[in-house]
Amino acid sequence: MTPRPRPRQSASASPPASTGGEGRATTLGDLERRAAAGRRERAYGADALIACDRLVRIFSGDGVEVQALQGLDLLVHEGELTALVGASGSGKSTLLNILAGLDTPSAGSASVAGHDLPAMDARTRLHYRRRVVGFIWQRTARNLLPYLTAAQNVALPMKLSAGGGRTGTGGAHPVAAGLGRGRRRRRRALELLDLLGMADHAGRRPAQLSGGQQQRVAIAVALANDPSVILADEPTGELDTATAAEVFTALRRANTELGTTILVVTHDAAVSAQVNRTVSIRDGRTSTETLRTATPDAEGGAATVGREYTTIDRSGRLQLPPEFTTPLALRDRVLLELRPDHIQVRPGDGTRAQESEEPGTGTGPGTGTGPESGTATEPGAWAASEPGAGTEGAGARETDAPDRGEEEPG
Ligand SMILES: Nc1ncnc2c1ncn2[C@@H]1O[C@H](COP(=O)(O)OP(=O)(O)OP(=O)(O)O)[C@@H](O)[C@H]1O
Repeated sequence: MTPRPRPRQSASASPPASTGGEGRATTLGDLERRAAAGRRERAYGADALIACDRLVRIFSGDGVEVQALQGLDLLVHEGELTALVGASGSGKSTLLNILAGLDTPSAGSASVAGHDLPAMDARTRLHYRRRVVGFIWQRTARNLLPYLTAAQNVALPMKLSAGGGRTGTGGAHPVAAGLGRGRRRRRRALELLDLLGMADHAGRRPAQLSGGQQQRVAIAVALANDPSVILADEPTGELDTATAAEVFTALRRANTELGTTILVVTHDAAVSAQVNRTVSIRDGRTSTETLRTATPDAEGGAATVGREYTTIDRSGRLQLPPEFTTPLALRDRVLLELRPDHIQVRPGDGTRAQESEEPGTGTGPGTGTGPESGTATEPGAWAASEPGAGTEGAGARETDAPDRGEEEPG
């Protein structure tokens, strides 16, 4: 999603030519503000390495249609290590396959390191898969060729793409520059295996390695061409807890020491707890994000504090978690109230609906919203109202909803 150059607007070309709804002439300042807002809109994700904008993937066959991704938005910035979690069937692998260039979206846009994925032709796609992304699958056997040694497996992607990566050193990784091609490849393979604690096993074939060791070699394979991004689909899914921790440590080392951006799908809570950012997918959309930061503790050490946020998508929708909606019987219609610093969501029917009709709460923002599912709110109905209007009326009552997520977006 590279921003296109836009023509500059000259002052002399923008006379106050029309009037607004209040009869006021449209000024140059108005036009410039509108243009700036338009530019901000177009620039969504421009500074992100991975940008998914309203991504849709529909599978159809045998008269059945499955909407695996339903307008998913996701931004990942360079250098991030992000975990992707979600229930089975929520769309995680579908997303990863699109980002890996193995599948194409039905609608929406996706870009990785400046590559517009839906627009790639076969040739660009091959280049993209060899040089821009590295992939690690859950099944260890799928990552490595059984008849090659660990070092040969790592050297193979360099050979296939004629060596090198995104570093622009004439095809050679800078560390290995100056050697013959074959030696350069072998040297880089050994360096990567060393980084991942596998140098002693460079000469072994996959069958002579444990599952965890195979996955560490797979990480080296994925890193071989110095990709912009590594995509890992449950790389620890087949491993016991201790081995999974070792593999994840290796993945983290690739992130911290090489700066590689990593997006990893996992069901393993221990894995997702070790990353700074965990994005949760529900029903084909991003639903919540947990951000973890290190803060000093009382003993002078550092404690990791995590906070879960509900995400608002590009259309203004957010998903309310069932643990909030069920106890409050929030369904079909809810009432939104805009407060100076938060939005209140209340049941829209029965007794609670009558409470909301008390003076000052029956008008203004939120009273007319009507989400279809009861699990998403569409604030567009009140977005044009003045902030705070109708929010401080007498009798507006606090709900007993936990103070989380939907009232404190990121
Ligand atoms: N090729 C396909 N044809 C038809 N439906 C598909 C196809 N691939 C995925 N789906 C459906 O799309 C939805 C999302 O699948 P996906 O594999 O992305 O989920 P997931 O979150 O990765 O699940 P899991 O954690 O079990 O791997 C599911 O309902 C799945 O059945």
